[in-house]
This record gives sequence, structure tokens and C-alpha cells, in this order.
Amino acid sequence: MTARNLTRFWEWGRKIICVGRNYADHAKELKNAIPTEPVLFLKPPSAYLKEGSPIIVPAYSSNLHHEVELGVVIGKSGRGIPRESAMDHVAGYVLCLDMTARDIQEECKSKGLPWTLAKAFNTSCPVSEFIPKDKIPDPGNVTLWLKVNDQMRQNGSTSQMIFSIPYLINYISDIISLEEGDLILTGTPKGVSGVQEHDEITAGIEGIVTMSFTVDRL
Ligand SMILES: O=C(O)/C=C/C(=O)CC(=O)C(=O)O
Ligand SMILES: [Mg+2]
Repeated sequence: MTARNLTRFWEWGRKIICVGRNYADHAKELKNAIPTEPVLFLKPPSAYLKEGSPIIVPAYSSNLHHEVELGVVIGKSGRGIPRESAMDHVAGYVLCLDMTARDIQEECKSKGLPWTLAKAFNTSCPVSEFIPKDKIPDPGNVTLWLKVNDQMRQNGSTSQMIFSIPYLINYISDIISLEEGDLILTGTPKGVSGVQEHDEITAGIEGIVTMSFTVDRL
């Protein structure tokens, strides 16, 4: 695989590994305890969505939430990757939305069931264009923002992450081997809220990238 192909990594069919509750202010807004180790879940590659196509609210949900997140694109495979060399495995970044059927997630949590229906549905992972690694020299200190219909809902810095990107790469790769083209979603800052059919979501990494998606129902 060449670096050129990696700019369309979402077509490779690789894993999407998501980290939850990685910002204390978001954990608190959903009344969760601050985690002492990363909370992980997965999305399938069919969750990817590129600009130009709408986010589809799952028919079984009436409370779809946005979560803006920094995505880390893996460029070099590995398992048990030491924290010290973790950044050598990063090819670049994307801005991501971890679209979440919050009502279904609450139901799953109360029944002790996995979050698959809430997190892994088609179009649940809108992504920006690929951002080469050198465009973000310090991914631990960028501002993520998200607006719905031009109203600011989320605005936070990756400096607020509980577990850093090197920590996450080390932790995840001890459990799940990382491959070229995998994507790690690093969690969302506070301000998650509901979206409706016809809403427009705009999000950005300050000074680096912006993206927009509309919301639709089938
Ligand atoms: O535990 C909850 O109620 C919700 C957790 C999440 O949805 C976690 C995330 O996806 C996140 O923090 O980004
Ligand atoms: Mg999330």
C-alpha cells in the first residue's frame, strides 16, 4: 500500500476503534464517572461517510447526537506498540463525528447490552479529508468545534483528553493489533446534543479543516 492510497483510507475496509469518556467534561455531562482506563468500542467500515452525502438517522432512534472528535489514522501496523514510538505509527488525522443514537445507548446501558445499535449504524462516522501528519505538529493541543445550523454546540481542546494519543496507541495495540488504514476516534469534548432531519452540522479543527453534513431520515 502506498502513502497516496492512504489519503482514501476509508475505502480500505479497516477497523474503526473508538475511545469513549476521554474528556472529563463530557463524562460529567452524561453523569459518568471519570474513567481510570480507556473505554473502547468499535464501528464497522460501513459507518464511514464523506461530505456530499447525508447522515441518516436510524429509524429506531428519536435522539441522534453529534460528537466531534479527532481521528488518528494509522500508517504503520503494530502490536504492543510502546508509548515512546507510538507516534511513528501515525500517518495523519481526520476530523470525525461519532454519531450516537443516545436514546438507544441509554437503553443498552440500562440493560447491560453492547452499544452496537447506538454507535455502529451506517453513516455513523462522517469524516473530513485526510490531514497529513505534518499539518498537525501537536495533535494534543488543537481546538475542535461543531455548530448545528450555525449555533456553536461543541468547542474544546484535545489538551483536555484524559488519555493522550501515544497512551491510547499503546493501550489499544496491546489488545487489538493496529493495521495501516485503521482509524482511532479519540473521544469527544462536552456539548453533545440532538440533531433533527434537515439540520446542518458544520465542524472543524481550528485553522486546519472544516466539513459539513446534512441530517436526513429515510
Ligand atoms: O457512557 C455514556 O453514556 C456515553 C459514552 C459515549 O458515548 C462515549 C463516547 O463516544 C465519547 O466520549 O466520545
Ligand atoms: Mg464518541
